[in-house]
Amino acid sequence: MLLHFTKMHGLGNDFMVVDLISQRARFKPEQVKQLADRHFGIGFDQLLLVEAPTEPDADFRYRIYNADGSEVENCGNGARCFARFVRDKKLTIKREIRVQTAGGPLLLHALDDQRVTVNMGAPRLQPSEIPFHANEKATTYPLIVDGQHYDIGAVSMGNPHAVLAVEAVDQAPVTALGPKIEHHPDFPQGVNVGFLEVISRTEGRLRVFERGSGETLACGTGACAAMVSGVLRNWFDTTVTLHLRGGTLEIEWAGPGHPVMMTGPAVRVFDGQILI
Ligand SMILES: N[C@H](CCC[C@H](N)C(=O)O)C(=O)O
Repeated sequence: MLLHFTKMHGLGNDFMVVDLISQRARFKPEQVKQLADRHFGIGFDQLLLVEAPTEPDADFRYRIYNADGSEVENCGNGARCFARFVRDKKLTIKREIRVQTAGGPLLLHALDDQRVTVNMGAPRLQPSEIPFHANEKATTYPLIVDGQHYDIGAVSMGNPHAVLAVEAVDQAPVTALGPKIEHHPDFPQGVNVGFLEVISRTEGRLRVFERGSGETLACGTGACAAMVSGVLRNWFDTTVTLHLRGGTLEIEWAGPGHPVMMTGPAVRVFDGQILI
C-alpha cells in the first residue's frame, strides 16, 4: 500500500509522522527499524502515530516507536510536532489538544508563534515508577558502571531518564558512557541518559543519549527530566532555559506534584509517500 507521511522535527530530533485516522497501516518492529534507517529507509529518530482515542476525554491517541523498533511511553519533541501535524492536516481546529500516550495524558497548547507548550504531567520519582532498582526515593542515586561510581538523578516523564551532571557538555562522554547506562541492569526497561551542564539557576546545556535511538540533537522528555533533577538538587529555579545541540527549550516546574511545562518549536520538513 502507498502510505502518506510527514517528516518533522523538534530541534533536530526528527520524526516520521503518520495519520492512522485517514489511512490504515500496522508496523512491525523490524519494519520500523528499516524505515528509520538513514540510508535504506526514510530516516528518523522516532516514528509517531496519530490515532483515534480509546480514552473518553482524549482527542487523539499518540504512539511512539524508537529507531530500534521499540514502542515507548512518551516523546516530548514529538508531542509538539503532533500538535502541529493534527492542526495542519485539519484533523482538529482546537488549540488545546488532549492526547493519550502509554506514559499518561498530555495537554498540547498550540501557540500563535508556531511554538507549542506541552503539559507533560507530573514527573514520577518513586523508583518503582521509573523503573529503577533502589530501596527508596532519593534526589540522587549511586550507579556503578565498569567499576566507576556515578551519582545520577532518576526521573520518569512517562519514560525513564538518568541525569548526570558534567562540567561541560562538549566534553561529556556521551558516546562511551551513554550506551552502558542505557542498558544498565538497575534500569530494567532501559533508560535515556542526560548529560547536564548547569550554567546558572535559570540556564543549562544538555546532551541526551536516547534509549533505542542513540544520541539525538534534542530530547524533550530528557530536558524535562534534567530540569526536574536540577530543581531537586537545588541547582535550578522553577523556570529554566535548556540549550540542546539542536536548539533551546523553556521548561517550567513548580515542584513535586506539579506538572512540567515544556515550550519549543515544531517544524514540518516535507510530506512524502512510501510503499509499505
Ligand atoms: N528515546 C525515548 C523516546 C523519545 C524521547 C525523545 N525523543 C523526546 O523528545 O522526549 C525513550 O526510549 O523513552
